[in-house]
Amino acid sequence: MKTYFRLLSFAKPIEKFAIPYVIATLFAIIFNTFLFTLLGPIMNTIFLKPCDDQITTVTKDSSWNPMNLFSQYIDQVILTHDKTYALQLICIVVIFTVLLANFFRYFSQRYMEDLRVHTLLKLRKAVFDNVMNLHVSYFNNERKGDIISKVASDVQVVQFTVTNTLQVVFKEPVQLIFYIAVLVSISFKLTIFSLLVIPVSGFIISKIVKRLKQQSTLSHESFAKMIGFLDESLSGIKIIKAFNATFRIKEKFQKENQFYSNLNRKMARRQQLASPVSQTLGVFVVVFILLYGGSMILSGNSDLKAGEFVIYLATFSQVMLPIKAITDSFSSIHSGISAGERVLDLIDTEPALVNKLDAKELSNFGTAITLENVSFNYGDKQILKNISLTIEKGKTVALVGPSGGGKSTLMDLIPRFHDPKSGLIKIDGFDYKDLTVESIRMQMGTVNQESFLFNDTIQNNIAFGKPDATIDEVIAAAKIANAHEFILNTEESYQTFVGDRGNKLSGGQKQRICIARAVLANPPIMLLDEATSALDTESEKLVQDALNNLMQNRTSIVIAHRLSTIQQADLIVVIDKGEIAESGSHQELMGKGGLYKRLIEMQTFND
Ligand SMILES: Nc1ncnc2c1ncn2[C@@H]1O[C@H](COP(=O)(O)OP(=O)(O)OP(=O)(O)O)[C@@H](O)[C@H]1O
Repeated sequence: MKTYFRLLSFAKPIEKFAIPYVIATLFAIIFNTFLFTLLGPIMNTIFLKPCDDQITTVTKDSSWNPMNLFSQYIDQVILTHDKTYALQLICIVVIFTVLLANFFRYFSQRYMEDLRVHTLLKLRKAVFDNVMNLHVSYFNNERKGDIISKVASDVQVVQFTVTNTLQVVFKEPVQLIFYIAVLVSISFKLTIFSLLVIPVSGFIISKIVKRLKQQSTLSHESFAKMIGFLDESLSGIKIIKAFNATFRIKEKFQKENQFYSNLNRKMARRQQLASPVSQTLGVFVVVFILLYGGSMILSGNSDLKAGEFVIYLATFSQVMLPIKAITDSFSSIHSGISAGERVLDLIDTEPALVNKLDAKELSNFGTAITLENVSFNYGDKQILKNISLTIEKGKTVALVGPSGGGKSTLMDLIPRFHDPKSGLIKIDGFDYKDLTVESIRMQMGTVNQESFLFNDTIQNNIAFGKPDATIDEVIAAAKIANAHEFILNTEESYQTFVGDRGNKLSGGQKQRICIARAVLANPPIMLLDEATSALDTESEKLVQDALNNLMQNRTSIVIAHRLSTIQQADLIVVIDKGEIAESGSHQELMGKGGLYKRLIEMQTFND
């Protein structure tokens, strides 16, 4: 129930939709119920003989009952005019009632739809906003599918079931009360017996749907796994094909698909059982009413008249509709609540890294970034140990060392993607934790191995960090990044779409666009994760020149895979097993004859 109300709070301001909905629904119910009661006068007008005493004298009923009042009015009309005239009058009333009932029904559905769309809009926004605020380490492949399925599918399930139940909770009970009032006004005794069906079917159905919630949670999780797997398979399609692994991948997907389908089948069976059970019970009761009420009329020892009995049966057949709607929504709410819990779980996940309340803005980069005894863990595994390092303004610092030593992890600490486990990171003497993370990142630009591009035009990709840049600024940046020439040769020049993740461009082209993006943003500190080794010689030279242009007059921190490219660096830091093994200039380190020298020799030998 708590989850339900939390989800409902996304419908705020609910009264904007709820009040007109309630009014329209009430009128729709009133006219709808009235329509059934018109059956009585129709029956009497057509079937009773003119000499029937009911019509020769009009019995005055002082009750408020509109059904009786209308019947009396029709009797009056039959007396003063004739039956044909009365029938025509009833038909006009039927038409108007149907029109009004449908008019209000349409509006009630319209307001409910508005509420549904509004809730969905707010819920999706809340989920996506929070996902974007989460810390970088939250995201891994396993979670990606989960997040996608929560935003795409669970939110849909939630909004449907939540608003649907809301509709059912108000409309159907009120409609039920109106129908019951009509039934009671015709025969109290018969109604008491016949309505016993409600608690009985309620009990049976609650037994049937008991396990649904647990199954729904499993089903949402399984769907998330499938989405994650699909995403991974599409991203890695070339590798899958190259390794002839399509069969294995298909099998793996099919296994999850099978599990998901079986679970859904089981759930649907339960869910669908609820409705026929309540309907069958309802039919049993109708048969009972027919037998019991019918024999009372036939034996002549009942006040019940044939016309009233027909209204009674017609109305009772309608009673089953709200009951069915209530049971249906009762059996599907479990799926909605379990999807809701998953969505709320994502909304409630707190980012591990938030600005302090009194965090200051760093306006520019003045002197240096310093790391003091910094250690970092992934879970229990220590990755960096007691790193102390000063990166002075205007200098180029290169991080080198064996694979897995911790270079990328150290680089991730600089834009504060993670906080260290212990030790301090300072910029211009300010502790990172006393500054807003946005103002720290504002001073930095990144070019990394991944060369991530958005599925947009080349111009928009270059202008990503400065969306209001003019085309001339974009071109100037592209020129510095050695990208202008090849961009002009693409189909639509700067307006060419680069495809999903930039897959219409070559590796070197993607990198140069990323460099142009960093040039245009023009931050004082540049973080480079070089990947020139993946490129051919010509492309490598173009990218390397572009990087050199980018590093000019800036503070740069470079992860170098090609040691030949960083020999001019002001400081080379060798990182091995999470520690600084040695540091200094190229000459100093070569003179020491330590790990750096061995790495250089190994690379020269390989080359
Ligand atoms: N998200 C993560 N969760 C757990 N461990 C991680 C994660 N990322 C990296 N590691 C571990 O941290 C260690 C350092 O990795 P890192 O990527 O920083 O090394 P590197 O020096 O940059 O390596 P390379 O030169 O091969 O890119 C490795 O042992 C790696 O397994």
